[in-house]
Amino acid sequence: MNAVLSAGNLGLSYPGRGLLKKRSSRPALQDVSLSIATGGSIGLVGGSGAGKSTLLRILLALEKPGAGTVAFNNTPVVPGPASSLRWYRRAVQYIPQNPAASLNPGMNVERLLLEPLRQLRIDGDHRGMILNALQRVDLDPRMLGRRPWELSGGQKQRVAIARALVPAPSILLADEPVSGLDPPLRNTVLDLMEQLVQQDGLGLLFVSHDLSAVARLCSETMVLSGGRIVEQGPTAAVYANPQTLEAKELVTSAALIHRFLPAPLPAPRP
Ligand SMILES: Nc1ncnc2c1ncn2[C@@H]1O[C@H](COP(=O)(O)OP(=O)(O)OP(=O)(O)O)[C@@H](O)[C@H]1O
Repeated sequence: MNAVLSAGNLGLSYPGRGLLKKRSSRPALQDVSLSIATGGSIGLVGGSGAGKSTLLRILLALEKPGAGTVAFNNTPVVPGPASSLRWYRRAVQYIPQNPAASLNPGMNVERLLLEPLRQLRIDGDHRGMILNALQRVDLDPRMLGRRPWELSGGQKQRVAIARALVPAPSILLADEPVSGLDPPLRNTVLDLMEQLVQQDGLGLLFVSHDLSAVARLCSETMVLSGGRIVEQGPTAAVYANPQTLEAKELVTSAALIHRFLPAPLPAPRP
């Protein structure tokens, strides 16, 4: 089924501190609108303090916007008690930065994957749902009895992504999921996400400083600066011909980083 997560004219100002509280309050987000549909992928890029995390918190219904609305399939999404948001958490899942680090070391893989089903009160064949999520991230069911420390880095990342997939969401919100990962792990996560969008038809909002990851995964890119969307469009067009200073700076710094990265080693001879 097609699903759409949409945000309209979002705004939020955090209160300032001290005596000049009111005067020093600064907008973290202004007039931000976006729409993420199943099968689509949007990269959200922006420098530090641009408002990316604030936007994600609002989209996850963890923070109430000062202005604007969030809706899923036209149903308003409003922060509130966990019980009022279960329907939304089933549909829209979150992949945090370094997802493997968020795995509870006291739980084995089966328990880790069962937890979201219990918390979201999802009935049915839990074992089947868990096996299906494992299969989607290409993990062997023999891993179910293992705890996080008995897994490789790549397997942990896969479990963490399977945990987001087990409630069968239609949209994923990912917050810098590849930052700080070494190149093989980064590729593992990017391959998986690519497959989830292109083969499984999930919708993806991919927040990242890593423009090459965004170029690989996202058909559309939005540039956030000072809480506003200053540029948006097909990723290739934004990268090839950035129109704003902010987008130009991001593209130039990404190009510089890539120029200084060592060239990949040649493949070993068979
Ligand atoms: N809880 C808060 N209280 C006050 N100001 C905040 C709070 N959270 C964020 N801000 C401010 O809001 C603005 C946007 O912050 P946000 O964390 O959304 O940016 P970001 O793009 O995610 O940055 P980064 O890439 O560094 O994580 C910044 O100016 C930040 O200082």
